[in-house]
Amino acid sequence: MSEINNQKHTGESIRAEGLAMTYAEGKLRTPVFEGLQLSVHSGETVAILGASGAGKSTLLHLLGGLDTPTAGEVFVAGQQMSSLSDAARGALRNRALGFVYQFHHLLPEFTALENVMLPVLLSGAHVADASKSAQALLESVGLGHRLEHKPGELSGGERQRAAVARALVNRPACVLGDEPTGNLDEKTAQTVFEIMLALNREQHTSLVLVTHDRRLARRLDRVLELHEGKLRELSHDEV
Ligand SMILES: Nc1ncnc2c1ncn2[C@@H]1O[C@H](COP(=O)(O)OP(=O)(O)OP(=O)(O)O)[C@@H](O)[C@H]1O
Repeated sequence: MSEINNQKHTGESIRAEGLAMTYAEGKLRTPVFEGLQLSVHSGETVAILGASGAGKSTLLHLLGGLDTPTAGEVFVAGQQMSSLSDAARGALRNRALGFVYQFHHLLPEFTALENVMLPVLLSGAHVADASKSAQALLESVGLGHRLEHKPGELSGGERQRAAVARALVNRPACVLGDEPTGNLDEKTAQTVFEIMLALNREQHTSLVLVTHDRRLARRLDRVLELHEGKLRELSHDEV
């Protein structure tokens, strides 16, 4: 952890510089984008739009340190991802980032409470403290009465709300969302989206949200569009 603590925090939750990605498998090369610049400030919310296959998920994976760029650098809470060991990068991801996907990815054998406790336990907290934080977060997403339910015993919207609680329980610098409401009916999607926005505001957490939903995108501070390998800022009127 000292590797992490010795670095200075810049006030940006995420920054990407000259980011490029080309998938290469055997002789097959798939260039997705190059030269991307992105800076997300603390508490800022950013939507990423783009056609299917434009590279939105790829970009999110790189920002989250889940994949390595072909070129360029990603900084999370001021830390240069590529300069960290695998263990330090994992610790930084757990502490500084929260992930919410289209499908909840909750562990099926664990209760909602246990699922949300896991990131806190991984950060080295005691069980009692992890339980307290997880319970508070689950209450704030309206699941205080579902703590002991396993994912299979929750509705789709409840599962996504538990996933949102899990993403925010360590008070990360930034939440990365890949179509987190894409699998829900419109009303439930709206509820989950409002909860995410409210929690982000309350915790002053940044949000980078990949979405196809222009109406949701318009609600965020900035809207970027990934098109033909470049990231372009759209005005809210254009969205
Ligand atoms: N592991 C991989 N190997 C090779 N090519 C890949 C790989 N993953 C993604 N691609 C290609 O990279 C491009 C970008 O994919 P990505 O999943 O990032 O797009 P996306 O904008 O998120 O699309 P969607 O909106 O459909 O989810 C696509 O053309 C895809 O086929």
